[in-house]
Amino acid sequence: MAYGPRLIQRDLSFDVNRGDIFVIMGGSGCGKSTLLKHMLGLIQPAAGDILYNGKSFTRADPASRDAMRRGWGITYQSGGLFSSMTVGENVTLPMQLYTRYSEAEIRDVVNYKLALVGLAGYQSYYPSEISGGMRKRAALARAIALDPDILFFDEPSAGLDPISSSLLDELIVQLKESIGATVVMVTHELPSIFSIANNSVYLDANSKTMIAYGNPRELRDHSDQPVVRQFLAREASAAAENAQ
Ligand SMILES: Nc1ncnc2c1ncn2[C@@H]1O[C@H](COP(=O)(O)OP(=O)(O)OP(=O)(O)O)[C@@H](O)[C@H]1O
Repeated sequence: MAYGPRLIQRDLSFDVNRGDIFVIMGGSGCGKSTLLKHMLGLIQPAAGDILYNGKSFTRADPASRDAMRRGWGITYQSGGLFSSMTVGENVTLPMQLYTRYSEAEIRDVVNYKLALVGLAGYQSYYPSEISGGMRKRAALARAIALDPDILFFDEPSAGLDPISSSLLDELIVQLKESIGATVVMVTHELPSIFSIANNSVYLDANSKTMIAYGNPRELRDHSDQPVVRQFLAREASAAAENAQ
């Protein structure tokens, strides 16, 4: 991955398995968001390929790329709701764009998805009229509108207090189970990493490559890379400090 001549990461090779909650980890500026953007096809890799279900995404023609994208739900750090539209209209949008559902069908799906994220009855509110945590959940309802196979998140709990953030984590797990999706997320939040992720990759800014790959709990205890163990042990040391 590179921006012009500037190399960000090289020699990345990992699999995300169906049903994983997969976390992209690493220190600030190592290239986590850049990796997510590559996986979403927003940036082309300088070299190499990204495969979905064994098929090249990077080299696919535009129509095949669009078809692959249909199966994805994406939520960005800011939530990315359209502020001039109500919550209900935001969730309606992907169905208007990509399906031939009738108005009544769309209304049913909107009600159902909002109920799944705990926002039943908030259809007619504007994003500015609800809390930050609710906006994230509304964005999640929009991301799952088309029953995606893969849900991508960039820092889902950024800007939330710890309780809202852990509720969002629980919601991600519940949704993943109810719609059977695979989850790929960038996060700094250790509670999220340990409570919900079963697989991960750690990008290192110094060596500009991945230095760990696997279950984060196992990496915390057994990684042969001290920097990875330290990164993942931060939570334990913060908890010990709080207890003093
Ligand atoms: N559009 C861009 N053009 C040039 N360089 C960029 C661009 N976007 C990001 N970078 C650089 O690439 C590197 C990786 O950025 P990226 O945002 O992917 O890191 P990150 O790990 O997600 O960081 P953080 O955890 O701080 O959000 C940084 O040094 C950043 O300055």
